[in-house]
Amino acid sequence: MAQPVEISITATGRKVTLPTGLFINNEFVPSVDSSDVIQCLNPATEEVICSVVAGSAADIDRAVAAARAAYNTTWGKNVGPVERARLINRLADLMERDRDVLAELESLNNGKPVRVARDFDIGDSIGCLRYYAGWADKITGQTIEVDNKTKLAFTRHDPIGVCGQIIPWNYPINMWAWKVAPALACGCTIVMKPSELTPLTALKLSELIVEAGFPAGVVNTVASLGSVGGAALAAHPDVDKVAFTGSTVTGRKIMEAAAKSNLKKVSLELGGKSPHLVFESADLEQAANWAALGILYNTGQDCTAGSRLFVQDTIYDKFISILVGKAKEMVVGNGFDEKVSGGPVVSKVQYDKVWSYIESGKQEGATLALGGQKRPGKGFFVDPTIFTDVRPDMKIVRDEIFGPVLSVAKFSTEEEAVKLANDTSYGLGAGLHSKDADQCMRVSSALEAGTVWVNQYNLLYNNVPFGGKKQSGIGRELGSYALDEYTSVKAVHWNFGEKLDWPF
Ligand SMILES: NC(=O)C1=CN([C@@H]2O[C@H](COP(=O)(O)OP(=O)(O)OC[C@H]3O[C@@H](n4cnc5c(N)ncnc54)[C@H](O)[C@@H]3O)[C@@H](O)[C@H]2O)C=CC1
Ligand code: BAL
Repeated sequence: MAQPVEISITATGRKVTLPTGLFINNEFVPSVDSSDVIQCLNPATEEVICSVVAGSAADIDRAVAAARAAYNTTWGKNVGPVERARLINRLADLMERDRDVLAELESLNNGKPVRVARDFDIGDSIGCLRYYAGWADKITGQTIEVDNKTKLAFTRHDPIGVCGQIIPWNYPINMWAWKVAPALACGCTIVMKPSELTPLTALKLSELIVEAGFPAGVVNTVASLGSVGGAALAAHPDVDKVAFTGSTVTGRKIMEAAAKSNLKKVSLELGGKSPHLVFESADLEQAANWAALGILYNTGQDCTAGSRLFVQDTIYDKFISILVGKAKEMVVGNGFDEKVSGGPVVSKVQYDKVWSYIESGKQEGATLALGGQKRPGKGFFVDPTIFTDVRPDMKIVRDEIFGPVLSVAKFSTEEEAVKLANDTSYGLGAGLHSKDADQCMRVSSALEAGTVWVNQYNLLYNNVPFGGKKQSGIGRELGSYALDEYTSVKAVHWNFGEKLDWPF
């Protein structure tokens, strides 16, 4: 195992050669001590696409050693910022060249529409690489005057070192770019662990790492189970930082492993149960478009999914009727059909989880305004589902479902809306719609979230920071803020004149 396989993409007739090994030191290799494989499925058809090598803890050791050697000999110490920028830009160019094939592979393995993968996920990822390529030679410290005649101090923002990066399955390419781009710009080396559900595009991107000309060991990719490779990375004594996107449960385990091993730096981008508020002055058509996008984009498998909608009582019935109409227009199906805007959920496990929440919503007495019926046939499809008149104690209101399932409740005053919105252990995203600018300002400051969207929802930009409060995470990705996650500040104190009297 570790030989490339040829995949035929039936819908487009394209044949893609895919590496299946572990990518260490710029080569695809078998595991050192395991014959385990990861079987990759197409969630739209439930067919097996191919199998790839499942890395072991020993393989993580080998990848970390490669990343450490590259950090000490090339990337971290001897490759200057201008060259780092050139190579990151070259990688972006190669992604641009291979955009169609990457989009098709992403859709095959994750289920999302090819169109969405190509135009949004990959477009944003190319932008992310270019954005951080621009930062590579602009990472500067400060000069701090201590005593103007004899002493000064300056700071250096050194690369933090070897980074373990553990990414999820909902945006495989995009989360890869969010992690890899700032780390490379700062001079860090990487061991990437893609989700075991969607490793294919991370392996394909590894080929581009070689083609772009990165020195061996700068980026290593180990497909592996979370409980094996992910846990090994989080606990590794020679990893300086771990960056993670995924569930809050796993985020806790990662933090614990970091604390119990070498106290490595940790950044966590975790779950959410994001509130979305619609006030009576809002443009109702627009608010309904954004609310539908907020819960249905990526089939609701989005950490910022606007899964709790609160609507002012004076417009409640009218708004629900507009929203249900919008959600009905969503075309759900196989992502290779260009008309489709919602694919299946990623796996049988996720499908069963989402359906168990839909059943619990019915049992707990929420009103089903849309969806709630299983489709016959193959594929992990869940149609848009809207529950109205929900209560704050219901499981569908409290838990992250990660599917196209919306809970809607009404409020009468602004104060009540904010209280309902903040009644969650999460704090990732929040949205509000209102034409009253004072209200927008008041409510956006009162909402406990790392991102608040006003009169829009779910749009992210590479130059704007992203991350969570409360149990939605620690640290920030994107923007200049992400550079702090991959650098370590060193203060250098410089004496050019003070004599020390002895004894002092
Ligand atoms: N914030 C987000 O973007 C995401 C949230 N989720 C939430 O998590 C739920 C469960 O999905 P999962 O795929 O099971 O999420 P997960 O958090 O377990 O998986 C995310 C990544 O963590 C790795 N991982 C798993 N266990 C690990 C461990 N002990 N140590 C280190 N790494 C580990 C996985 O292999 C994967 O690469 C979803 O239903 C959703 O609610 C899932 C994916 C992304
Ligand atoms: N939409 C931002 C990244 C995430 O869902 O994980």
